[in-house]
Amino acid sequence: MASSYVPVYLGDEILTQETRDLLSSLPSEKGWLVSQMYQYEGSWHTKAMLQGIVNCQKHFEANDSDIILATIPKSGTTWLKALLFALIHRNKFPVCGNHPLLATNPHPLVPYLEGDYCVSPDVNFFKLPSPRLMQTHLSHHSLPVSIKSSSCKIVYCCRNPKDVFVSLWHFGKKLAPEETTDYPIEKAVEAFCNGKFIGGPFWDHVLEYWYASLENPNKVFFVTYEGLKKHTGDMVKRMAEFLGCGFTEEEEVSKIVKLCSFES
Ligand SMILES: Nc1ncnc2c1ncn2[C@@H]1O[C@H](COP(=O)(O)OS(=O)(=O)O)[C@@H](OP(=O)(O)O)[C@H]1O
Repeated sequence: MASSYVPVYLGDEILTQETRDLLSSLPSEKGWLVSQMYQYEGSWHTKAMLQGIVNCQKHFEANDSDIILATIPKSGTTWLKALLFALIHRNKFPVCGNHPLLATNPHPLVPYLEGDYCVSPDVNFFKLPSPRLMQTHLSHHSLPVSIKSSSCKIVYCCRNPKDVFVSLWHFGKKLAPEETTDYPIEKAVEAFCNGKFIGGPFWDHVLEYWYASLENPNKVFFVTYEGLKKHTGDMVKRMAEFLGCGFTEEEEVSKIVKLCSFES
């Protein structure tokens, strides 16, 4: 199943001794969709994700030209991956019949920072076409230092939490049926509202990026899934301007919107 949610289920064998020691010091709870989750820097994660986060915080070095897509799971990650990939590489990959997005799911085209770091600290992002586009579900305060200190740009997408919950609920039932059987929807809503789900709490995640975008609008672009749905072309143009690759022709925008639509 293509999703940025998949690495959360990797097994204990990937854990270093350092991460095992860290885990033993963290608050932990039985989670919704996962058997056990751990609270690290205020957010809830599985053991595997924690390994990825620790590696990523230690080893990832951002370039000034990097673009980071940040979301809470189920907020439009896949769609934004496609739109941003098509947008920033439109000179290299003009929209036509052999565009990479017509043959490949957006997830492998845009690496998942802490997800890729789950299995090894030696992730090689240098093979990516420039500018490098990467995705994260990390909270703003948990981002690797170089993302905040460099001139790289962050695009954050927020979605109505009711829809995030419903999306996660249906997805979870398919991905982890054995973890959800003893979890009635009422209990899951309660866990979600209390911030106790992988990547949560919801509002802390959204508000940190919202305030960062107000503080530094040249660094963080804040978009909503609903705004993107309603005014896709306009929002794509605004993202292009923010990323320093503004459009000259109307035609190109609608081609990209169509390429990244469900229909395509
Ligand atoms: N192209 C396009 N256009 C509009 N909407 C899209 C698109 N691709 C994915 N989606 C919807 O995004 C929801 C999944 O969210 P994510 O991509 O963030 O999921 S994940 O975190 O990567 O697992 C999920 O929402 P729900 O349908 O409500 O579950 C997808 O339908």
